[in-house]
Amino acid sequence: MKQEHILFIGAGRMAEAILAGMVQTELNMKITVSNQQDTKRLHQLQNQYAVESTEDWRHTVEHADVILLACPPSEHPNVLTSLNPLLTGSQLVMTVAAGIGPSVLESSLPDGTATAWLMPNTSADVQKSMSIYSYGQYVTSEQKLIFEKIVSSIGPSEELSEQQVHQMTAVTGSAPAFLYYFVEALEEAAASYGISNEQARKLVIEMVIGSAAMLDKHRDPEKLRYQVTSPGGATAAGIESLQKDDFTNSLIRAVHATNHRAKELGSSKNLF
Ligand SMILES: NC(=O)C1=CN([C@@H]2O[C@H](COP(=O)(O)OP(=O)(O)OC[C@H]3O[C@@H](n4cnc5c(N)ncnc54)[C@H](OP(=O)(O)O)[C@@H]3O)[C@@H](O)[C@H]2O)C=CC1
Ligand SMILES: O=C(O)[C@@H]1CCC=N1
Repeated sequence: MKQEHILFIGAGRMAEAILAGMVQTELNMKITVSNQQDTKRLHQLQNQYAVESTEDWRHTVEHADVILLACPPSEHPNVLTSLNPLLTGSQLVMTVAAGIGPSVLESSLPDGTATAWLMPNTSADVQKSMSIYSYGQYVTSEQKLIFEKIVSSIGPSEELSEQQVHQMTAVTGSAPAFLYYFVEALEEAAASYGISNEQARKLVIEMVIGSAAMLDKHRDPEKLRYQVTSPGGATAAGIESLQKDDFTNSLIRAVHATNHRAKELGSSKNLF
């Protein structure tokens, strides 16, 4: 079987999480990582994940089947412009950038280029990224198979329209940060009672892991919440306090703010 070759352009936090997930599966895929200038970082990734690296991705483009852009949205115009004359016509160009869908890639690459947009999250590191994705119009069924092989190595996924990936970026890409923020706040509340920071961390993290396992098993957060909330009991007082502080709307506003910023970051008006 032919060994596919994937070239990462960008070797930061998201690229590393994807790499970490990918190398835990026997993918029979050659992986080359590259970035802008941080060669120390490239060597670290090369050693840690047994992948190849290049200090100039331009030399590797012609050998790659898949080119994965994992650089900031603001760098996409530069990278796509340099990529343009180097493409062979049979490659899949994909990005994980917030706000940059396949239609944006298609409009900056040669006619007929196969493109895809993947919105993963950092849980790719433990093969649990809930990823969403959308294909451009020129992706072949063979390229879809390769793409799906990559995506399934980092966790569950769902194909959506380009517009839906824009709308769900906050929910799957960014919301892990909301959850970690929740954990930090609860740790702070726990520590305010005088237990050690280590104890606070253990209590909160293990509680979250247990709750995530319950969600995984039962799939119904409202029912699970009712099981915890004894009528007239202690939890009800806590939930009421959250409701008084507009917890749900506060999260909805955070989702809107995230998506608005993502759209702004990837807007061709601002970038190209
Ligand atoms: N972090 C996350 O949870 C998620 C991030 N994303 C997306 O992933 C992308 C990267 O984010 P993240 O990993 O957090 O960012 P980082 O800042 O951690 O990494 C950015 C990487 O891009 C490289 N880079 C920058 N400019 C260029 C260039 N012109 N050519 C080649 N490489 C370049 C940097 O190289 P150097 O260090 O050498 O400058 C660095 O390796 C973004 O588009 C973001 O929207 C999507 C989903 C989740
Ligand atoms: O913060 C960001 O812009 C990226 C996109 C989704 C998660 N992180």
